[in-house]
Amino acid sequence: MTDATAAAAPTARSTMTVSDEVAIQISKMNKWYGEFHVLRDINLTVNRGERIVICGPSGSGKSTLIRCINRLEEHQAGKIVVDGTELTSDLKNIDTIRKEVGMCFQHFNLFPHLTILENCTLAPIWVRKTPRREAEETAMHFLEKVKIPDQAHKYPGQLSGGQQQRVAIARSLCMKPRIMLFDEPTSALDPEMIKEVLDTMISLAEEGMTMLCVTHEMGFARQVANRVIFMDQGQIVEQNEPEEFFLNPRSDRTKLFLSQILGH
Ligand SMILES: Nc1ncnc2c1ncn2[C@@H]1O[C@H](COP(=O)(O)OP(=O)(O)OP(=O)(O)O)[C@@H](O)[C@H]1O
Repeated sequence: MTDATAAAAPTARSTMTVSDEVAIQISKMNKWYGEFHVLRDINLTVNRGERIVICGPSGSGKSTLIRCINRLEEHQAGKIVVDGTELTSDLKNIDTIRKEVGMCFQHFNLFPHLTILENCTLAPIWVRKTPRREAEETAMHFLEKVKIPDQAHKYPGQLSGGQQQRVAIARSLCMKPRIMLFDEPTSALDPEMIKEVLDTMISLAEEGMTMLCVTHEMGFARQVANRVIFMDQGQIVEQNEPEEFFLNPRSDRTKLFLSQILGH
């Protein structure tokens, strides 16, 4: 466990609930990049309010899986249903999916020439047709939530990496998603900034947000996740509650991975 996550939220897990309602259902999903079979028979059900951490070696397909869920990548076989809406190759339901699912990447992808407030209001105003004043009020609400309302009129280049990542999270929240996907949100940050981003994610989890996080922050997984998934070579090899996952990994591949990242 990193120091950052150890200090983050000792009681976070106990305050969160998971419902029986299904948020994401993936069945027999396969994806190829050309000849390369990158995702193999993925089956995964995510209930509303679940917080899932996906880990695994580099190149195992974690990002690709996350990106298939909000249709940044297309799967070629099987089924992905998000909030009852199936992802289809004709992109018919893409607006619904994008409305339901927010995403936060390793690199913050903020527009450098727009202020923080403008970054947060751009999509609500132009995609959702939200009146500007309402979009700005919503943006300020979420900037307060990520604890940087005082930075609203600055430009991304004037903020630290940790602050920029919190803006990226606030920007996603402005679209009022019901599910948040995180793809290594802390891996581009200096160690002292990791905790502030993890704290933001923890507070989202405490409010019941359904979350899928690709992360190497195993401390975060232990404290916040209610399920940890281990992927290798395009497959879900093992999944379990964090305690069981870390104490009693079943497959040799999981054991090897954990010994490499936890150093025992
Ligand atoms: N657009 C692409 N075209 C071809 N191959 C790709 C593409 N994107 C990813 N890959 C390959 O697919 C495999 C899985 O990549 P992916 O980024 O999903 O892995 P990952 O588990 O997230 O890795 P990391 O932890 O290093 O980010 C890798 O072998 C990668 O080289």
